Amino acid sequence: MTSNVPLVVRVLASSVAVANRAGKIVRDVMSKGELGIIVKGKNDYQTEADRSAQRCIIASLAAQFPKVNIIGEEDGSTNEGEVASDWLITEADKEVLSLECPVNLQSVKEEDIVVWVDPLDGTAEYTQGFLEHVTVLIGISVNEKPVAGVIHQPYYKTMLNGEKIMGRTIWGLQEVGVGGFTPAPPPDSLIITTTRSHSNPLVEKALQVMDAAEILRVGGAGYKVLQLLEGKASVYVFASPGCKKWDTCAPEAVLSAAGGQLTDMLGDFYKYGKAELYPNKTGVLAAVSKELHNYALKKIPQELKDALANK
Ligand SMILES: Nc1ncnc2c1ncn2[C@@H]1O[C@H](COP(=O)(O)O)[C@@H](O)[C@H]1OP(=O)(O)O
Ligand SMILES: [Mg+2]
Ligand SMILES: [Mg+2]
Ligand SMILES: [Mg+2]
Repeated sequence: MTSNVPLVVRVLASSVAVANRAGKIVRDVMSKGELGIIVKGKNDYQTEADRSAQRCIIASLAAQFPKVNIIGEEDGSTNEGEVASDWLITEADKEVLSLECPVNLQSVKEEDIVVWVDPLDGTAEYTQGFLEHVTVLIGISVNEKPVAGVIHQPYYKTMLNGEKIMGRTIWGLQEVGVGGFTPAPPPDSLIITTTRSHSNPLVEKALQVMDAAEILRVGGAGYKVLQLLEGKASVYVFASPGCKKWDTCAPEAVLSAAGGQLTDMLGDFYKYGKAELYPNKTGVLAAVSKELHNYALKKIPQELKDALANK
């Protein structure tokens, strides 16, 4: 009986199932070829895939958890009107449902939860054909902290018995750990992952002072955190405003469940309560361990931190 399963675990299990469906929507829009691009701002786009995936996620979660606060990246009109029945997901992931809920989350109520939804992270890369960078992000926060999250990669390919399977879904739950992939230790040398589509002089200055062996420029907050978890990069550095709460909630939840840390460039945690402002004004600094995070934070000069804090 799923009703005996604590709420946070049920929301996470449903989020895994709904992220899979949203990932299929993202692939279907691309194969149809009609992206319906809307320009929201400078280097800021929305496509039919962003809109449709968000409708699917919000409608499905709201139907099952009516009192949970759900905040999505795309604006209100995207969420109005009827939703096709094959977008209304009622299933929940069985493996996640069987997880042991941490004691401090066992009596959480719907009103205490804020879910941050990024239906398609890496939209710029999606429109430019860097499909591996694209993720669907569902972050679950309680008392302003990300406690669980899903990072779904619609274009990740695996072969099973000679058959190609598209998509994989990575989840994390505080004190329990992560699933859906195999974590790997960080590389031996300092490899930084950063933006490929939202750089500026401050972003470049921060990269310079890090003095890294290699810099990977890829799209999306979700994909960069996956690179940390899979040992492809050591630190994620983005010394600029631009990311918002839905970009970092799920990645932070998954990363911290794996023992890592995601903060702003000053080393402070973002808060994910329902009244928080959306922008992450002071950038993103993340690493797969607290030691690496601290090492990177110490390399950032005070004047750069001040420049971001005073923006
Ligand atoms: N200047 C910006 N304007 C709009 N979105 C941004 C900006 N900078 C970052 N983002 C969001 O944060 C994600 C990570 O940033 P980056 O890829 O540059 O490292 C982007 O994919 C984008 O999310 P989204 O694609 O969901 O709109
Ligand atoms: Mg966007
Ligand atoms: Mg995003
Ligand atoms: Mg997005």
